[in-house]
Amino acid sequence: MGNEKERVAVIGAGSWGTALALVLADNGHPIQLWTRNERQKDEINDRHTNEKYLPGITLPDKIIAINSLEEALNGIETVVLAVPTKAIRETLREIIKFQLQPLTIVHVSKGIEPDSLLRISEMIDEEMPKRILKDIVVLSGPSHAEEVSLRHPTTVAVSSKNMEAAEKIQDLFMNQHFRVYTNPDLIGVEIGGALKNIIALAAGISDGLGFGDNAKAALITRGLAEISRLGTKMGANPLTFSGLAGIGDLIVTCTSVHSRNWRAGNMLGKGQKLEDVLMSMGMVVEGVRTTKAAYQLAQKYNCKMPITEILYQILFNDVNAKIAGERLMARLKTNEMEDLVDILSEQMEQL
Ligand SMILES: NC(=O)C1=CN([C@@H]2O[C@H](COP(=O)(O)OP(=O)(O)OC[C@H]3O[C@@H](n4cnc5c(N)ncnc54)[C@H](OP(=O)(O)O)[C@@H]3O)[C@@H](O)[C@H]2O)C=CC1
Ligand SMILES: O=C(CO)COP(=O)(O)O
Repeated sequence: MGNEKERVAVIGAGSWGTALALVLADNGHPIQLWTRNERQKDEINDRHTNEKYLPGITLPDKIIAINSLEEALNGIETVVLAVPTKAIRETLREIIKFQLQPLTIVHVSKGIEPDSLLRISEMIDEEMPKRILKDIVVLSGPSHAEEVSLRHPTTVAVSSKNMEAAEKIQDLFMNQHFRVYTNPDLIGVEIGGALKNIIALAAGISDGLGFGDNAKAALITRGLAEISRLGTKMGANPLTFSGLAGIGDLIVTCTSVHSRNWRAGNMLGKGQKLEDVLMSMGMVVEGVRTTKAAYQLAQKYNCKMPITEILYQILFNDVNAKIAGERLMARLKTNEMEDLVDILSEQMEQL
């Protein structure tokens, strides 16, 4: 009895929820995996596969799929929330209808809400009554579900306002294939994960236009500069952007064919329309909505974000991708170290 591992609920049986359920099941945890799709529930329970989201992967018996949210949360203290950013509020509004003990919510989504400009932990804080919210932990980093489910070596960071809770989640997920670091910078970890999707869309467009590795390296490097610039203004530690949730995730998303953001960008670069691209993906492309949020944040914080701004024009104002790229290159000359000065002066102000 004493050796029984904690049961964990994973809410959302898309690629990431299912891959993380698999990591936890490998660690011996019985998993209550909630899906709103009846057919998918049967497929996971009867055939131990999730063909739409993780084709070819056999899921451990410890993962039980459940359609009822109430049942999935029964007796649970730790909830992994793995739905797209857009679905976070409505999912939480369903969750709080039930009789629950105080929950630790581990959110694994990568986005910022347009208009409210809230990070996901702030949205959770807003939606969850204090009596049923113990802690919020974010888990983020370079981690494509497709590779995690093959048990390929992967590293991520966890953060929380309560670092004891982050350490507990580190222990919950950590194993020989999945290495988890703690990072006390909650804002930086959330911002890094959300904003890299914008740069990945741009990198995909660049590849779709037929540009090469020079352009990709430029986007990654200057993308990191603008992520760090905005993130620091929002209160993040700039060092986080040199870590897993920063450059780590930026590299993997800009260079991997697994990335939905890169793939969507690639189709846009080849001339397809945004709505057609999103229809054909069948999975969430977080970077589109986050571009809108980051564009608004750049205005709010008076922060230069040329890649984000040009991507916004491509996505929402129908500016041709090739012309947009030319505009990006033709901006006024500048000094590469300008960012460093901006970031350092921001840090001085925060001291
Ligand atoms: N895939 C990856 O490798 C990684 C993804 N992430 C992040 O994880 C989050 C989830 O992504 P991912 O799993 O890949 O996305 P997918 O598109 O693969 O799956 C989304 C899941 O959320 C469900 N869902 C969608 N809308 C709603 C809704 N309104 N209410 C309830 N459930 C809903 C879907 O259900 P249904 O099938 O019924 O539509 C599906 O189970 C994103 O923020 C992403 O950035 C982070 C790291 C890695
Ligand atoms: O965040 C991810 C990898 O770390 C997944 O990126 P995509 O959403 O672009 O597939």
